Amino acid sequence: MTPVQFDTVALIGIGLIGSSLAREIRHKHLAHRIVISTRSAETLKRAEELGLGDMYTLSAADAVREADLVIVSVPVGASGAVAAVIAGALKPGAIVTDVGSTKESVIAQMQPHMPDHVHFIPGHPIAGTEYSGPDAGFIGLFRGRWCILTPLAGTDDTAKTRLRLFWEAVGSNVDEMDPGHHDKVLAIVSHLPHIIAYNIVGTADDLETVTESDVIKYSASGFRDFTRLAASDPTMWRDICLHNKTAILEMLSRFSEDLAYLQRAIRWGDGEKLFDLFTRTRAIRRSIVEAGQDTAAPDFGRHANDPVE
Ligand SMILES: NC(=O)C1=CN([C@@H]2O[C@H](COP(=O)(O)OP(=O)(O)OC[C@H]3O[C@@H](n4cnc5c(N)ncnc54)[C@H](O)[C@@H]3O)[C@@H](O)[C@H]2O)C=CC1
Ligand SMILES: O=C(O)C(=O)Cc1ccc(O)cc1
Repeated sequence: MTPVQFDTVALIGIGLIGSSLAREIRHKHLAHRIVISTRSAETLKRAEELGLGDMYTLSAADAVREADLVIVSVPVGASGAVAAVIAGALKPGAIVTDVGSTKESVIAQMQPHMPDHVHFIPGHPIAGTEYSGPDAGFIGLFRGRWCILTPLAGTDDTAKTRLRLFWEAVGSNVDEMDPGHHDKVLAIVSHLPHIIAYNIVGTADDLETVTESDVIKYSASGFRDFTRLAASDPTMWRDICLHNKTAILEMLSRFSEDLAYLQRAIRWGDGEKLFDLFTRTRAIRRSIVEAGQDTAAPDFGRHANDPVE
């Protein structure tokens, strides 16, 4: 059994990620006490019904008062507001981290509020699904997935090691990265695919010559894969687009150029160009499968509370 690592963990935000962490912390006995706080009374009530924590409060400041680990799991656009509210209540020596999908913006929003007596270490688990809310979380979400930490210069090594061990205890492999590099990498591997999915599903929906029933009836697995991504939480993805604007626009402009190249090859019947590209991309998929990274959202049919062994 993994030893208890923290006395009190405060989870601010209890959606897919926060509630998966709550379930893991309980399952792996990583803390003596889990305190849960979120913005809406309804979500907090649901977290209590699910038995995700030991204490529940609408006040994020009250939630963090005794905590030696604080994990902020809210849409990235809300990070600054949460940091401002908890700042004055943080316990000396506490580790404050987040799980946000963008890092430069979260750091810019949170760091100015962080008192000198805490260790602020931003993080991002590369694990998720298209579902959201406290019912969506499950044990096993982070297993075999990467968690990227983007520590600031001068971060205390002991605090960093404690956070790394925490993520390893929930099954993740941990890497460290510069926040700017993180945002560029994630723009291409995560943010663009979602934006493309939102776009293609929107285009299909707009087509006047194809009715909605045709789209549903004949949707082949390729289109279905896009609809899964396009079902992701609108607030979360609006915030990611607004908060990783530069990197996303840079990748989108590269993407548009490459799409124009593909369009041109199709127009001029250049089969060789098409074949070469499709051969190159197939090799990438095969190396991802070989590396065991092909199950981004494992088994969606699973019930939220079913333990995964
Ligand atoms: N869903 C996914 O696949 C992944 C999400 N992330 C990141 O994790 C964070 C949380 O995402 P999810 O858990 O999926 O979202 P979610 O929508 O399931 O949950 C968000 C939670 O934050 C709460 N919240 C919103 N605004 C708040 C505020 N101002 N103060 C306090 N609580 C507030 C909501 O009530 C809810 O409990 C986001 O930053 C997202 O970018 C990271 C990896 C994967
Ligand atoms: O559902 C999927 O396929 C995902 O890609 C989940 C996801 C969404 C956002 C992240 O920052 C990390 C992972």
